[in-house]
Amino acid sequence: MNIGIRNQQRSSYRLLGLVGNGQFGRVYCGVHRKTGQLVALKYLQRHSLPTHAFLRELRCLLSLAHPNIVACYAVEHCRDGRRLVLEYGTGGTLRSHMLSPLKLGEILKLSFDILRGLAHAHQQGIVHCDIKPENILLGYHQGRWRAKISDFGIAKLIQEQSYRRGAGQTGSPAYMAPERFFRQYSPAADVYAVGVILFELLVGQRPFRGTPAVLQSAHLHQKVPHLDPSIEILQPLISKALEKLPARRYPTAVEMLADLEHLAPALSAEFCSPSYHFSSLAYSSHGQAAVHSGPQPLGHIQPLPSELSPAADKVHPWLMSHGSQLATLEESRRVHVCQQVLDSPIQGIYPTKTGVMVATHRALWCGLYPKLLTPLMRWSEPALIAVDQNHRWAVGVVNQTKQLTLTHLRKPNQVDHPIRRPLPPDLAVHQVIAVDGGHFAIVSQSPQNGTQLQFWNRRSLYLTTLDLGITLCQFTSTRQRHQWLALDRHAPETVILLGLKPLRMTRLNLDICPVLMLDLPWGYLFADKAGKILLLDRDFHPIGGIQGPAGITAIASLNSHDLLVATWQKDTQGQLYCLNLQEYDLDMIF
Ligand SMILES: Nc1ncnc2c1ncn2[C@@H]1O[C@H](COP(=O)(O)OP(=O)(O)OP(=O)(O)O)[C@@H](O)[C@H]1O
Repeated sequence: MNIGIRNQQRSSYRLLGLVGNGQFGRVYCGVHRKTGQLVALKYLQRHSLPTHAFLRELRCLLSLAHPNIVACYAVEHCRDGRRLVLEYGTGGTLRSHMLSPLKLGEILKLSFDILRGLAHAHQQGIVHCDIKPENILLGYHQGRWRAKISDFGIAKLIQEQSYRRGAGQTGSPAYMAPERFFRQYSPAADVYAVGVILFELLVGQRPFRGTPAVLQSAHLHQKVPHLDPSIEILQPLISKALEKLPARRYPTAVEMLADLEHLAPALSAEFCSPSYHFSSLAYSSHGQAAVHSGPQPLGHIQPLPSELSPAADKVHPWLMSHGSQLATLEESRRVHVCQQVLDSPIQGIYPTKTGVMVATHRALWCGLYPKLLTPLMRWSEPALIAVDQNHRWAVGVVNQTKQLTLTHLRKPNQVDHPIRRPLPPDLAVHQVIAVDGGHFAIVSQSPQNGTQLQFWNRRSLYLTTLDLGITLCQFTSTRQRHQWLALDRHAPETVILLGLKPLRMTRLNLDICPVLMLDLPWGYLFADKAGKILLLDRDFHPIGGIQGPAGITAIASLNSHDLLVATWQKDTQGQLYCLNLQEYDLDMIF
C-alpha cells in the first residue's frame, strides 16, 4: 500500500468521470494507468482545511485499515490543493442501494458490516461523527455487496471547523443523536445513527421526519415508533441504540455488534425470506394469439429507418432474424422471411442510413434492403462482432485464435484493410460491445476478479482494463450513453445498471430471474423464461407485471403501447406475439 504525501507531476490515474461534489471539493472516479486499480480521487481545497488539521486527520484516516472502512491509499498534491486517493465504492452509497428493495438477510449483512467497521474505529478511540447512508459505500467482494464506511476523520474535521467558525452544527439532523444538537459527540452518537439506519432499512422510512427543527425536537423528546411484529425480535436492539440519553445507549459499536451477533442464530431463519417489495405484484395475462409461427426462432427485432421503407406510404417494416435469414414484419403484422440464406445464424442487425448491416457468427454483411446482402468481412472461426453506432467501424473477436480484427467502414460496401491484434491466450471473451463512436470493450470473465472490461479505441490501441469484481453477463445497451444493463451471474434475481463515467453499479432486486432486458422510453422491461414480464419506471418503481408467452427470445416496443414478443419452444417452435399494453392492468398512462 502506498501511503504518504506525494508531489505529482503527471497523475498516475486516468479520470473516468465526476462522481459528485462534496463540501470540500469534487470526487472523481479514476483508474490507475498501469495497474488498472479503481480509485476515488477526493479533492480537498486547501483554504477550507488548514494543513495542521488535515495532517492530524490524515493520520486517523490512515490508521484505520478494516474491510468495512473505505481505505485511503495515498495523498497527492495537485495544482488546486490536495487529493485523497481512496478505495472506490463501485456500488455507490447505501442511499442509492436502498432505492431497490433489500432482502431481509441482506439488511442483516449490511448492518453487521457497518457495525464491524465502526467497532474497529471505536476500539481505537475514533468517532465518525456523521454516520448516514450517504457516507456508507458499497463494494462487491466475494460474491456479495459489502458496506464500507467512508469519510472517517473528514467528517469530524468538518464538525470542528464549522464550530470554530461559529457556523453552528453540521451533520445530518435525520441521523443525529440528541446530544449532537448540543455539540457533544462520543461513540454513542455513532451508535444512535446506526440505529436510525437499521430502522430505515427495516421499515422503509426513518423514525422521525421533517424540517431540521422538527427533527431536533423529535430526537430529543419523541418516542421511537415500534417495529412491525414480524421483526420485533430486533426491537430491544433498536430501542437501546436509539435511547435519548447516551449513558443508556450502547456505549460503542462493539457492544451493539455483540448483541446483534447474539441474535443472529434466531434471525437467520426469519431473515432468509425473499424480497417482499414485489410480492404483491400480480402478473395479469390475456388471451394471446401468435401473429406468426415458423420453424426458426425470431430475434434481434429492429425498426428499419422510414427513409428506407420500400412502401410509398412510409410504412415501417421491422427487421428481425430468422435463423440465418432476415425477416420483416409488415404493418399488416405479417412476417415475411427474405429468401437469401446467410452463411450462419444472425447475431446482430444494424439498420444504417443507407441500408442494413448484419453480423452472423462468421461474417459481417451489408446491403440495401430489400436487395441481396454482400459480405464485407469473413472469419474462418466463429467471431463475436460489434458494430459502432455510427457504422464507421466494426470489431470481431475470435476466441479460438485469440485474435481481434478491427475494420473501418469508409463507404457502404467498402472496408479498409483490417487491423489484427493478438489477445492474451487465457482471455475468455464473452461479449464485445461498442462503447461509443471511438471505443469498444471486450467483456471477459476471470475466476479471481469476476468480469473484466478491456477498453480499446477505434485505432486498435489498448487503453485499460477494469476489474468489476462481480460476475456479469449479457450486457445490454440503454438509451443513456455509457450505461448498460447486465445480469449478475451469481444472483439470478439481480440486474445491475452499470454506468461507466463514472463507474457505478446500481443493483436492482427483482422477483423474477430475467433472461431478457430492455430499456424503453418510459422505463425498463425484464422478462423471464416462463414469460413473466416486469415493467419498471425510470426510478425502478414497478409499473406492473404481464404474464406473456413462455420461451421469450426477443422483445421490442412496436409503438407506445404495443410490444412484439418472439418465443421459441420445441413444440410450438418460433412464434411472434403482439401484446397491447393497454389491455393489462398497468400503472401507466398511454
Ligand atoms: N470512495 C468513494 N467511492 C465512490 N464514491 C465516493 C467515494 N467517496 C465519495 N464518493 C461519492 O462522491 C460524492 C461526494 O462525496 P463527498 O464525501 O465529498 O461528499 P458528501 O458525502 O456528498 O457530502 P459531505 O461533504 O457533506 O460529506 C458522493 O456522492 C459520494 O458518494
